[in-house]
Amino acid sequence: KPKHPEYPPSPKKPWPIIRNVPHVPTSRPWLTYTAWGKEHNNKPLHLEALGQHMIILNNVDDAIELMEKRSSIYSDKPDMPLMTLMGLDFNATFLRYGNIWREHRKAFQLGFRKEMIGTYHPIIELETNKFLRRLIAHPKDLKEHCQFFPASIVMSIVYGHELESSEDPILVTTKRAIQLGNPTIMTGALLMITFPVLLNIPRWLPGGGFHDVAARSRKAISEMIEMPYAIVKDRMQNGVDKPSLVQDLLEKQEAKGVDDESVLKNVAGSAFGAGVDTTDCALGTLFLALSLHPEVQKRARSEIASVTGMTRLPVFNDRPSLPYVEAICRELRRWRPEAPAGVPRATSQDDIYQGYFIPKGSMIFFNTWGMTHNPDIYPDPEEFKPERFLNTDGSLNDDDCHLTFGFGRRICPGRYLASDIVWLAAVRIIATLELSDPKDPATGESIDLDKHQYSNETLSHPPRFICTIKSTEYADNLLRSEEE
Ligand code: HEM
Repeated sequence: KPKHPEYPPSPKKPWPIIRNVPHVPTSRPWLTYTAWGKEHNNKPLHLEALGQHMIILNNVDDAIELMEKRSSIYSDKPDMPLMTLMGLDFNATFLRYGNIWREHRKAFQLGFRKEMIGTYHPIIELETNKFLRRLIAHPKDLKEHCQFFPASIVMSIVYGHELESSEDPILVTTKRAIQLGNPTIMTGALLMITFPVLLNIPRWLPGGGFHDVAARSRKAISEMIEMPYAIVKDRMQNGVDKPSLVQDLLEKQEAKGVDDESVLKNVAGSAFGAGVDTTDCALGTLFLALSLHPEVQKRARSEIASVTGMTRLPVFNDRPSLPYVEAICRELRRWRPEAPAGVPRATSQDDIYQGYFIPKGSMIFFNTWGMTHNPDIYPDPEEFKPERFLNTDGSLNDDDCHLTFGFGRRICPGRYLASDIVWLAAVRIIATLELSDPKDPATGESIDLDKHQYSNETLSHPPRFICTIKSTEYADNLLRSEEE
Protein backbone atom coordinates (compact mmCIF):
# COMPACT_ATOMS: atom_id res chain seq x y z
CA LYS A 1 0.00 0.00 0.00
CA PRO A 2 1.50 3.39 -0.97
CA LYS A 3 2.53 5.62 1.96
CA HIS A 4 0.87 8.68 0.48
CA PRO A 5 -1.86 9.55 -2.06
CA GLU A 6 -0.97 9.71 -5.75
CA TYR A 7 0.92 12.61 -7.27
CA PRO A 8 -1.09 14.91 -9.55
CA PRO A 9 -1.39 13.53 -13.09
CA SER A 10 1.64 13.67 -15.32
CA PRO A 11 1.28 15.25 -18.77
CA LYS A 12 3.71 12.67 -20.17
CA LYS A 13 4.08 9.04 -19.20
CA PRO A 14 7.29 8.80 -17.15
CA TRP A 15 10.02 6.56 -18.56
CA PRO A 16 11.56 3.87 -16.39
CA ILE A 17 14.34 5.18 -14.09
CA ILE A 18 14.86 8.59 -15.73
CA ARG A 19 11.14 9.36 -15.38
CA ASN A 20 10.24 12.70 -17.03
CA VAL A 21 13.79 13.86 -17.85
CA PRO A 22 13.09 13.89 -21.62
CA HIS A 23 9.87 15.81 -21.10
CA VAL A 24 11.10 18.87 -19.18
CA PRO A 25 10.66 21.68 -21.72
CA THR A 26 13.70 23.85 -22.36
CA SER A 27 12.31 26.16 -25.03
CA ARG A 28 9.57 28.66 -24.08
CA PRO A 29 8.31 26.27 -21.38
CA TRP A 30 5.20 28.40 -20.83
CA LEU A 31 3.82 27.30 -24.22
CA THR A 32 4.31 23.61 -23.44
CA TYR A 33 2.77 24.04 -19.96
CA THR A 34 -0.22 25.81 -21.53
CA ALA A 35 -0.70 23.04 -24.13
CA TRP A 36 -0.49 20.38 -21.39
CA GLY A 37 -2.95 22.40 -19.30
CA LYS A 38 -5.46 22.35 -22.17
CA GLU A 39 -5.19 18.57 -22.40
CA HIS A 40 -5.82 18.19 -18.65
CA ASN A 41 -8.59 20.70 -17.90
CA ASN A 42 -5.99 23.07 -16.42
CA LYS A 43 -5.57 20.84 -13.36
CA PRO A 44 -2.24 20.82 -11.48
CA LEU A 45 0.30 18.60 -13.24
CA HIS A 46 3.29 16.68 -11.99
CA LEU A 47 6.67 15.82 -13.47
CA GLU A 48 9.47 13.95 -11.78
CA ALA A 49 13.05 13.89 -12.92
CA LEU A 50 16.24 12.84 -11.12
CA GLY A 51 14.38 12.83 -7.82
CA GLN A 52 13.04 16.38 -8.29
CA HIS A 53 9.26 16.79 -8.22
CA MET A 54 7.75 19.60 -10.27
CA ILE A 55 4.20 20.90 -10.06
CA ILE A 56 2.79 23.05 -12.85
CA LEU A 57 -0.15 25.34 -12.13
CA ASN A 58 -2.14 26.60 -15.10
CA ASN A 59 -5.20 27.78 -13.23
CA VAL A 60 -5.35 31.03 -11.29
CA ASP A 61 -7.66 29.56 -8.61
CA ASP A 62 -5.12 26.84 -7.82
CA ALA A 63 -2.36 29.46 -7.67
CA ILE A 64 -4.38 31.55 -5.20
CA GLU A 65 -5.35 28.53 -3.11
CA LEU A 66 -1.78 27.28 -2.82
CA MET A 67 0.41 30.41 -2.85
CA GLU A 68 -1.95 32.72 -0.96
CA LYS A 69 -4.17 30.59 1.26
CA ARG A 70 -1.46 28.02 2.00
CA SER A 71 1.38 30.51 1.80
CA SER A 72 3.22 29.07 4.81
CA ILE A 73 3.93 25.98 2.67
CA TYR A 74 4.35 27.54 -0.79
CA SER A 75 6.59 30.59 -0.17
CA ASP A 76 9.96 28.87 -0.24
CA LYS A 77 12.37 28.92 -3.17
CA PRO A 78 14.15 25.95 -4.64
CA ASP A 79 17.74 25.59 -3.69
CA MET A 80 19.35 26.88 -6.88
CA PRO A 81 23.10 26.34 -6.65
CA LEU A 82 23.47 27.75 -10.18
CA MET A 83 22.27 31.13 -8.89
CA THR A 84 24.78 31.03 -6.02
CA LEU A 85 27.54 30.04 -8.41
CA MET A 86 26.67 33.05 -10.58
CA GLY A 87 26.58 35.42 -7.60
CA LEU A 88 22.83 35.93 -7.91
CA ASP A 89 22.03 34.79 -4.40
CA PHE A 90 22.08 38.44 -3.26
CA ASN A 91 18.75 38.88 -5.07
CA ALA A 92 15.65 38.61 -2.85
CA THR A 93 13.92 36.71 -5.65
CA PHE A 94 16.12 33.67 -5.02
CA LEU A 95 16.28 33.76 -1.20
CA ARG A 96 14.97 30.78 0.73
CA TYR A 97 11.95 31.49 2.92
CA GLY A 98 13.29 32.53 6.33
CA ASN A 99 14.68 35.38 8.41
CA ILE A 100 17.10 36.84 5.88
CA TRP A 101 14.33 36.96 3.27
CA ARG A 102 12.02 38.57 5.88
CA GLU A 103 14.56 41.34 6.50
CA HIS A 104 14.80 41.99 2.76
CA ARG A 105 11.05 42.07 2.44
CA LYS A 106 10.74 44.58 5.32
CA ALA A 107 13.21 46.91 3.63
CA PHE A 108 11.34 46.62 0.32
CA GLN A 109 8.09 47.33 2.09
CA LEU A 110 9.61 50.47 3.58
CA GLY A 111 10.81 51.78 0.23
CA PHE A 112 8.22 50.51 -2.24
CA ARG A 113 4.88 50.23 -0.42
CA LYS A 114 1.93 51.85 -2.14
CA GLU A 115 1.89 54.99 0.06
CA MET A 116 5.58 55.59 -0.60
CA ILE A 117 5.36 55.63 -4.39
CA GLY A 118 3.73 59.09 -4.49
CA THR A 119 6.94 60.59 -3.11
CA TYR A 120 8.72 59.26 -6.23
CA HIS A 121 6.26 60.82 -8.68
CA PRO A 122 8.41 63.92 -9.30
CA ILE A 123 11.32 61.63 -10.27
CA ILE A 124 9.09 59.53 -12.54
CA GLU A 125 7.64 62.66 -14.20
CA LEU A 126 11.04 64.23 -14.80
CA GLU A 127 12.55 61.02 -16.19
CA THR A 128 9.51 60.36 -18.39
CA ASN A 129 9.91 63.73 -20.08
CA LYS A 130 13.61 63.12 -20.65
CA PHE A 131 12.64 59.72 -22.11
CA LEU A 132 10.21 61.41 -24.53
CA ARG A 133 12.83 63.93 -25.61
CA ARG A 134 15.33 61.14 -26.28
CA LEU A 135 12.75 59.15 -28.26
CA ILE A 136 11.99 62.16 -30.45
CA ALA A 137 15.69 62.94 -31.00
CA HIS A 138 16.92 59.38 -31.58
CA PRO A 139 13.98 57.11 -32.48
CA LYS A 140 16.24 54.34 -33.79
CA ASP A 141 17.69 53.79 -30.31
CA LEU A 142 14.32 52.67 -28.94
CA LYS A 143 15.74 49.61 -27.13
CA GLU A 144 18.47 51.65 -25.41
CA HIS A 145 15.93 54.28 -24.30
CA CYS A 146 13.66 51.58 -22.86
CA GLN A 147 16.57 50.25 -20.80
CA PHE A 148 17.92 53.61 -19.71
CA PHE A 149 14.59 55.08 -18.58
CA PRO A 150 13.69 52.57 -15.80
CA ALA A 151 17.37 52.32 -14.83
CA SER A 152 17.52 56.07 -14.26
CA ILE A 153 14.35 56.04 -12.14
CA VAL A 154 15.48 53.13 -9.96
CA MET A 155 18.98 54.60 -9.63
CA SER A 156 17.53 57.94 -8.51
CA ILE A 157 15.15 56.38 -5.98
CA VAL A 158 17.54 53.82 -4.56
CA TYR A 159 20.89 55.65 -4.60
CA GLY A 160 19.93 59.30 -5.25
CA HIS A 161 22.21 59.11 -8.28
CA GLU A 162 21.11 60.85 -11.48
CA LEU A 163 22.24 59.05 -14.62
CA GLU A 164 23.33 61.59 -17.19
CA SER A 165 24.03 59.28 -20.10
CA SER A 166 24.29 55.64 -21.00
CA GLU A 167 28.07 55.99 -20.57
CA ASP A 168 27.71 56.60 -16.82
CA PRO A 169 30.19 54.07 -15.31
CA ILE A 170 27.57 52.87 -12.82
CA LEU A 171 25.14 52.08 -15.59
CA VAL A 172 27.81 50.41 -17.69
CA THR A 173 28.77 48.20 -14.73
CA THR A 174 25.14 47.42 -13.96
CA LYS A 175 24.26 46.53 -17.53
CA ARG A 176 27.27 44.25 -17.72
CA ALA A 177 26.21 42.53 -14.50
CA ILE A 178 22.62 42.09 -15.68
CA GLN A 179 23.84 40.70 -18.97
CA LEU A 180 26.40 38.32 -17.50
CA GLY A 181 24.12 37.40 -14.61
CA ASN A 182 21.31 36.22 -16.84
CA PRO A 183 21.44 32.46 -16.36
CA THR A 184 19.48 31.84 -19.53
CA ILE A 185 22.38 33.10 -21.64
CA MET A 186 24.02 29.81 -20.74
CA THR A 187 23.25 26.76 -22.79
CA GLY A 188 21.37 24.27 -20.64
CA ALA A 189 20.71 26.73 -17.79
CA LEU A 190 17.13 25.58 -17.32
CA LEU A 191 18.35 22.01 -17.02
CA MET A 192 21.04 23.06 -14.52
CA ILE A 193 18.45 24.90 -12.42
CA THR A 194 16.15 21.92 -12.47
CA PHE A 195 18.92 19.34 -12.02
CA PRO A 196 21.69 20.94 -9.92
CA VAL A 197 23.62 17.68 -10.14
CA LEU A 198 24.77 18.88 -13.59
CA LEU A 199 26.83 21.58 -11.86
CA ASN A 200 29.29 18.88 -10.89
CA ILE A 201 30.53 18.70 -14.47
CA PRO A 202 34.17 19.85 -14.19
CA ARG A 203 35.40 22.93 -16.01
CA TRP A 204 37.53 20.92 -18.48
CA LEU A 205 34.76 18.60 -19.70
CA PRO A 206 32.48 19.50 -22.62
CA GLY A 207 29.56 21.39 -21.08
CA GLY A 208 31.78 22.67 -18.24
CA GLY A 209 32.20 26.13 -19.80
CA PHE A 210 29.53 27.51 -17.48
CA HIS A 211 32.14 27.73 -14.65
CA ASP A 212 33.95 30.57 -16.45
CA VAL A 213 30.72 32.35 -17.33
CA ALA A 214 29.65 32.08 -13.69
CA ALA A 215 32.96 33.50 -12.41
CA ARG A 216 32.60 36.53 -14.70
CA SER A 217 29.03 36.99 -13.53
CA ARG A 218 30.04 36.89 -9.84
CA LYS A 219 32.65 39.59 -10.35
CA ALA A 220 30.33 41.86 -12.34
CA ILE A 221 27.53 41.50 -9.80
CA SER A 222 29.77 42.32 -6.89
CA GLU A 223 30.86 45.53 -8.69
CA MET A 224 27.23 46.37 -9.47
CA ILE A 225 26.34 46.20 -5.77
CA GLU A 226 29.42 47.92 -4.35
CA MET A 227 29.90 50.85 -6.74
CA PRO A 228 26.68 52.85 -6.24
CA TYR A 229 26.58 51.94 -2.57
CA ALA A 230 30.02 53.48 -2.09
CA ILE A 231 28.75 56.72 -3.65
CA VAL A 232 25.96 57.02 -1.06
CA LYS A 233 28.35 56.27 1.80
CA ASP A 234 30.78 58.83 0.47
CA ARG A 235 28.12 61.49 0.22
CA MET A 236 26.94 60.78 3.75
CA GLN A 237 30.45 60.91 5.15
CA ASN A 238 30.98 64.26 3.45
CA GLY A 239 27.74 65.63 4.86
CA VAL A 240 26.01 65.89 1.45
CA ASP A 241 22.31 65.23 2.00
CA LYS A 242 20.68 63.64 -1.05
CA PRO A 243 17.59 61.60 -0.21
CA SER A 244 17.64 57.98 -1.34
CA LEU A 245 16.34 54.65 -0.16
CA VAL A 246 19.84 53.49 0.77
CA GLN A 247 20.51 56.63 2.85
CA ASP A 248 17.15 56.23 4.56
CA LEU A 249 17.77 52.57 5.40
CA LEU A 250 21.33 53.29 6.57
CA GLU A 251 20.16 56.05 8.90
CA LYS A 252 17.44 53.82 10.35
CA GLN A 253 19.97 51.04 10.82
CA GLU A 254 22.52 53.32 12.46
CA ALA A 255 19.84 54.63 14.83
CA LYS A 256 19.23 51.04 15.91
CA GLY A 257 22.94 50.38 16.29
CA VAL A 258 23.00 47.70 13.56
CA ASP A 259 26.20 47.71 11.54
CA ASP A 260 25.72 44.76 9.19
CA GLU A 261 25.32 46.35 5.78
CA SER A 262 24.79 43.20 3.74
CA VAL A 263 20.96 43.24 3.71
CA LEU A 264 20.93 46.89 2.82
CA LYS A 265 23.36 46.48 -0.06
CA ASN A 266 21.56 43.44 -1.36
CA VAL A 267 18.12 45.07 -1.17
CA ALA A 268 19.42 47.99 -3.21
CA GLY A 269 21.01 45.60 -5.71
CA SER A 270 17.82 43.50 -5.87
CA ALA A 271 15.74 46.56 -6.73
CA PHE A 272 18.01 47.03 -9.69
CA GLY A 273 18.32 43.35 -10.56
CA ALA A 274 14.59 42.69 -10.31
CA GLY A 275 13.19 46.06 -11.35
CA VAL A 276 14.98 47.32 -14.43
CA ASP A 277 14.91 44.44 -16.87
CA THR A 278 11.26 43.63 -16.03
CA THR A 279 10.17 47.21 -16.65
CA ASP A 280 12.24 47.32 -19.84
CA CYS A 281 10.25 44.25 -21.07
CA ALA A 282 6.98 46.01 -20.22
CA LEU A 283 8.03 49.17 -22.11
CA GLY A 284 9.08 47.13 -25.15
CA THR A 285 5.64 45.54 -25.21
CA LEU A 286 4.03 48.98 -24.84
CA PHE A 287 5.80 50.27 -27.97
CA LEU A 288 5.14 47.10 -29.91
CA ALA A 289 1.44 46.91 -29.05
CA LEU A 290 0.83 50.61 -29.72
CA SER A 291 2.73 50.67 -32.99
CA LEU A 292 0.82 47.59 -34.17
CA HIS A 293 -2.49 49.23 -33.16
CA PRO A 294 -2.90 52.87 -34.27
CA GLU A 295 -6.64 52.59 -33.46
CA VAL A 296 -5.80 51.99 -29.79
CA GLN A 297 -3.62 55.11 -29.72
CA LYS A 298 -6.37 57.15 -31.36
CA ARG A 299 -9.02 56.13 -28.85
CA ALA A 300 -6.66 56.71 -25.90
CA ARG A 301 -5.57 60.09 -27.26
CA SER A 302 -9.14 61.26 -27.50
CA GLU A 303 -9.77 60.06 -23.91
CA ILE A 304 -6.71 62.03 -22.75
CA ALA A 305 -7.84 65.13 -24.69
CA SER A 306 -11.24 64.99 -22.98
CA VAL A 307 -9.51 65.22 -19.59
CA THR A 308 -6.55 67.54 -20.22
CA GLY A 309 -7.78 69.47 -23.27
CA MET A 310 -4.22 68.80 -24.50
CA THR A 311 -3.21 72.01 -22.77
CA ARG A 312 -0.95 70.15 -20.33
CA LEU A 313 0.69 66.75 -19.98
CA PRO A 314 -1.33 64.10 -18.14
CA VAL A 315 -0.40 63.71 -14.46
CA PHE A 316 -0.93 60.94 -11.90
CA ASN A 317 -4.08 62.65 -10.58
CA ASP A 318 -5.69 62.06 -13.98
CA ARG A 319 -5.33 58.30 -13.65
CA PRO A 320 -8.84 57.53 -12.32
CA SER A 321 -10.36 59.62 -15.15
CA LEU A 322 -8.60 57.63 -17.91
CA PRO A 323 -10.08 54.11 -17.83
CA TYR A 324 -9.11 53.24 -21.41
CA VAL A 325 -5.43 54.07 -20.78
CA GLU A 326 -5.61 51.93 -17.63
CA ALA A 327 -7.16 49.11 -19.69
CA ILE A 328 -4.21 49.37 -22.11
CA CYS A 329 -1.79 48.85 -19.20
CA ARG A 330 -3.72 45.79 -18.00
CA GLU A 331 -3.86 44.37 -21.50
CA LEU A 332 -0.10 44.82 -21.91
CA ARG A 333 0.62 42.55 -18.95
CA ARG A 334 -2.04 40.05 -19.98
CA TRP A 335 -0.96 39.86 -23.62
CA ARG A 336 2.78 39.54 -22.98
CA PRO A 337 3.43 38.81 -19.27
CA GLU A 338 7.04 39.72 -18.55
CA ALA A 339 7.74 36.46 -16.69
CA PRO A 340 5.48 34.14 -18.70
CA ALA A 341 6.40 30.94 -16.84
CA GLY A 342 6.33 32.74 -13.46
CA VAL A 343 9.24 32.52 -11.05
CA PRO A 344 9.75 29.07 -9.48
CA ARG A 345 8.71 28.43 -5.87
CA ALA A 346 9.24 25.42 -3.63
CA THR A 347 7.20 23.69 -0.95
CA SER A 348 8.60 23.72 2.57
CA GLN A 349 6.53 20.72 3.72
CA ASP A 350 4.39 17.88 2.32
CA ASP A 351 0.90 18.86 1.26
CA ILE A 352 -2.24 17.26 -0.12
CA TYR A 353 -4.24 19.21 -2.68
CA GLN A 354 -7.41 18.03 -4.39
CA GLY A 355 -6.57 14.57 -3.05
CA TYR A 356 -3.11 14.56 -4.66
CA PHE A 357 0.23 14.45 -2.89
CA ILE A 358 2.69 17.35 -3.27
CA PRO A 359 5.93 16.45 -1.49
CA LYS A 360 8.19 18.82 0.46
CA GLY A 361 10.84 20.33 -1.81
CA SER A 362 8.67 20.21 -4.97
CA MET A 363 9.35 22.99 -7.44
CA ILE A 364 6.18 24.95 -8.14
CA PHE A 365 5.81 26.66 -11.51
CA PHE A 366 2.91 29.07 -11.85
CA ASN A 367 2.37 29.38 -15.55
CA THR A 368 1.30 32.99 -15.92
CA TRP A 369 1.04 32.68 -19.70
CA GLY A 370 -1.49 29.85 -19.41
CA MET A 371 -3.55 31.94 -16.98
CA THR A 372 -3.56 35.10 -19.11
CA HIS A 373 -4.11 33.17 -22.36
CA ASN A 374 -7.00 31.03 -21.17
CA PRO A 375 -9.65 31.58 -23.87
CA ASP A 376 -12.47 30.83 -21.39
CA ILE A 377 -11.44 33.92 -19.41
CA TYR A 378 -9.87 36.00 -22.20
CA PRO A 379 -11.47 35.14 -25.57
CA ASP A 380 -9.07 35.44 -28.56
CA PRO A 381 -6.14 35.66 -26.16
CA GLU A 382 -3.59 36.51 -28.88
CA GLU A 383 -5.53 39.65 -29.84
CA PHE A 384 -4.49 42.90 -28.16
CA LYS A 385 -7.85 44.26 -26.95
CA PRO A 386 -7.77 46.73 -24.03
CA GLU A 387 -11.57 46.90 -24.03
CA ARG A 388 -11.72 43.42 -22.51
CA PHE A 389 -11.01 45.22 -19.21
CA LEU A 390 -13.93 47.64 -19.60
CA ASN A 391 -17.59 47.30 -18.70
CA THR A 392 -20.14 48.21 -21.36
CA ASP A 393 -20.44 51.72 -19.84
CA GLY A 394 -16.70 52.29 -20.39
CA SER A 395 -15.72 51.95 -16.71
CA LEU A 396 -13.01 49.50 -15.65
CA ASN A 397 -14.04 45.98 -14.67
CA ASP A 398 -12.74 44.22 -11.55
CA ASP A 399 -9.95 42.29 -13.26
CA ASP A 400 -6.69 44.23 -12.92
CA CYS A 401 -4.70 41.21 -14.17
CA HIS A 402 -2.09 41.79 -11.53
CA LEU A 403 -1.33 38.06 -11.32
CA THR A 404 1.60 38.85 -13.63
CA PHE A 405 3.27 40.23 -10.47
CA GLY A 406 2.91 36.88 -8.70
CA PHE A 407 1.09 35.74 -5.59
CA GLY A 408 0.99 35.78 -1.79
CA ARG A 409 3.98 36.48 0.41
CA ARG A 410 6.46 36.56 -2.47
CA ILE A 411 4.39 38.81 -4.70
CA CYS A 412 6.50 41.46 -6.44
CA PRO A 413 7.19 44.25 -3.92
CA GLY A 414 7.99 46.63 -6.80
CA ARG A 415 4.58 46.30 -8.44
CA TYR A 416 3.26 49.75 -7.47
CA LEU A 417 6.37 51.44 -8.75
CA ALA A 418 6.38 49.39 -11.96
CA SER A 419 2.70 50.10 -12.54
CA ASP A 420 3.20 53.87 -12.10
CA ILE A 421 6.26 53.97 -14.38
CA VAL A 422 4.49 52.11 -17.17
CA TRP A 423 1.27 54.12 -16.75
CA LEU A 424 2.95 57.54 -16.95
CA ALA A 425 5.10 56.43 -19.89
CA ALA A 426 2.02 55.10 -21.72
CA VAL A 427 -0.16 58.14 -21.15
CA ARG A 428 2.53 60.69 -22.02
CA ILE A 429 3.70 58.72 -25.07
CA ILE A 430 0.13 58.60 -26.36
CA ALA A 431 -0.39 62.31 -25.69
CA THR A 432 2.76 63.39 -27.51
CA LEU A 433 3.77 60.71 -30.03
CA GLU A 434 2.28 58.69 -32.85
CA LEU A 435 3.82 55.24 -33.20
CA SER A 436 3.53 53.04 -36.26
CA ASP A 437 5.15 50.48 -38.50
CA PRO A 438 7.24 48.27 -36.17
CA LYS A 439 10.15 46.83 -38.13
CA ASP A 440 13.06 44.50 -37.70
CA PRO A 441 16.01 46.95 -37.69
CA ALA A 442 18.31 44.39 -39.31
CA THR A 443 16.14 43.42 -42.30
CA GLY A 444 13.56 46.23 -42.48
CA GLU A 445 10.80 43.59 -42.47
CA SER A 446 7.52 44.42 -40.69
CA ILE A 447 7.25 42.69 -37.34
CA ASP A 448 5.22 39.51 -37.56
CA LEU A 449 4.96 37.92 -34.13
CA ASP A 450 4.81 34.40 -35.55
CA LYS A 451 8.23 34.98 -37.00
CA HIS A 452 9.77 37.63 -34.72
CA GLN A 453 9.19 35.93 -31.43
CA TYR A 454 9.65 37.03 -27.83
CA SER A 455 12.83 35.63 -26.29
CA ASN A 456 13.20 32.25 -24.62
CA GLU A 457 14.15 33.62 -21.17
CA THR A 458 12.59 33.77 -17.72
CA LEU A 459 11.99 37.43 -18.54
CA SER A 460 10.81 37.12 -22.09
CA HIS A 461 11.81 40.21 -24.11
CA PRO A 462 10.12 41.48 -27.25
CA PRO A 463 12.02 40.88 -30.48
CA ARG A 464 14.36 43.75 -31.30
CA PHE A 465 12.40 46.29 -33.35
CA ILE A 466 12.19 49.97 -34.21
CA CYS A 467 9.07 51.91 -35.12
CA THR A 468 8.17 55.22 -36.70
CA ILE A 469 7.91 57.80 -33.93
CA LYS A 470 6.19 61.03 -34.99
CA SER A 471 5.47 63.91 -32.62
CA THR A 472 1.80 64.85 -32.40
CA GLU A 473 0.85 68.49 -32.99
CA TYR A 474 0.78 69.03 -29.20
CA ALA A 475 4.13 67.41 -28.33
CA ASP A 476 6.36 70.44 -28.35
CA ASN A 477 4.03 72.71 -26.40
CA LEU A 478 3.24 70.04 -23.85
CA LEU A 479 6.84 69.16 -23.16
CA ARG A 480 7.96 72.78 -23.14
CA SER A 481 5.20 73.80 -20.72
CA GLU A 482 6.45 71.17 -18.26
CA GLU A 483 10.09 72.14 -18.61
CA GLU A 484 9.56 75.87 -18.02
C1 HEM B 1 6.77 45.27 -14.99
C2 HEM B 1 7.60 45.16 -14.00
C3 HEM B 1 7.70 43.98 -13.07
C4 HEM B 1 7.19 42.71 -13.17
C5 HEM B 1 6.32 42.13 -14.29
C6 HEM B 1 7.61 41.98 -12.00
C7 HEM B 1 7.26 40.65 -11.75
C8 HEM B 1 7.67 39.94 -10.65
C9 HEM B 1 7.32 38.57 -10.38
C10 HEM B 1 6.42 37.69 -11.25
C11 HEM B 1 7.93 38.21 -9.23
C12 HEM B 1 7.81 36.85 -8.53
C13 HEM B 1 6.60 36.89 -7.63
C14 HEM B 1 6.20 35.59 -6.99
O1 HEM B 1 7.02 34.68 -6.79
O2 HEM B 1 5.03 35.48 -6.63
C15 HEM B 1 8.67 39.36 -8.75
C16 HEM B 1 9.43 39.38 -7.61
C17 HEM B 1 10.18 40.45 -7.22
N1 HEM B 1 10.19 41.73 -7.78
FE1 HEM B 1 9.19 42.31 -9.42
N2 HEM B 1 8.37 42.80 -11.22
C18 HEM B 1 8.44 44.04 -11.82
C19 HEM B 1 9.10 45.17 -11.35
C20 HEM B 1 9.79 45.24 -10.17
C21 HEM B 1 10.40 46.43 -9.61
C22 HEM B 1 10.32 47.83 -10.24
C23 HEM B 1 11.04 46.04 -8.46
C24 HEM B 1 11.83 46.87 -7.46
C25 HEM B 1 11.96 48.12 -7.45
C26 HEM B 1 10.83 44.61 -8.29
C27 HEM B 1 11.33 43.85 -7.26
C28 HEM B 1 11.06 42.51 -7.06
C29 HEM B 1 11.64 41.72 -5.98
C30 HEM B 1 12.65 42.20 -4.96
C31 HEM B 1 11.08 40.43 -6.08
C32 HEM B 1 11.36 39.22 -5.17
C33 HEM B 1 10.33 39.19 -4.05
C34 HEM B 1 10.41 37.98 -3.14
O3 HEM B 1 10.82 36.91 -3.57
O4 HEM B 1 10.00 38.13 -1.98
N3 HEM B 1 10.06 44.16 -9.33
N4 HEM B 1 8.49 40.41 -9.63
